[in-house]
Order: sequence, then C-alpha cells, then structure tokens
Amino acid sequence: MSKLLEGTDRTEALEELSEAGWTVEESGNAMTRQFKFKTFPEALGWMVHMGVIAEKMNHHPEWSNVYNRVDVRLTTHDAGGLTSLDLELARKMSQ
Ligand SMILES: C[C@H](O)[C@H](O)[C@H]1CNC2=NC(N)=NC(=O)C2=N1
Repeated sequence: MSKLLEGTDRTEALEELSEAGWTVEESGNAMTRQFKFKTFPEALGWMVHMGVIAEKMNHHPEWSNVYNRVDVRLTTHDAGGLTSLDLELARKMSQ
C-alpha cells in the first residue's frame, strides 16, 4: 500500500501541481482540477484515454463530466490521503 506524502516531498510536489492548476482540498487529503475541452466528444475521449492509464496503474480518479468539462478529484482511498500514485496520475493528466 502506498504511503501518505509527507514533509518537503509533499510540499514540493503540491507546489508543482498547483502551477499545473491543481488545488489541494482543505482537508489536505485530496486534490482537484477542472479540465475544459472544446466539445463533449473531446472530453469523453480524454476520459477514456486517462481511464485506460488509471486502470493500468490500478489507481482511479473520482471524476464527473458535464458536456465539455471534466472535474477530477484525486486521493488514495487505501491510505486516506495523498500518495505518490495521486501525483503520478495528476502529472499524466496534466500533460
Ligand atoms: C483493490 C484495489 O487494488 C484497490 O481498491 C485500488 C483500486 N483503485 C484505487 N484508486 C484510488 N484512487 N485509491 C485507492 O486506494 C485505490 N485502490
């Protein structure tokens, strides 16, 4: 099971991801970002693409889609907070 992020590793990683548009929830246990696409098919295609990646990682986002928007929340349920898996998936989503 992945360990919770702590200390400077956590601080530096979350600073990097905040520059990529991610926001850490008040609890500190999850991070969120909204993705906007030109069309619904584009948003759906991105979800399918990221869904394959998430399944390969065995680490799955909490997400919702409205037309061309996808709202994503990342947290590691098994650990009860943010781990390196959340960072890895956030980086892949942010490419
Ligand atoms: C049994 C299975 O490995 C676990 O439930 C995996 C699946 N995907 C997961 N995704 C996320 N975000 N957190 C988890 O703890 C998690 N655990």
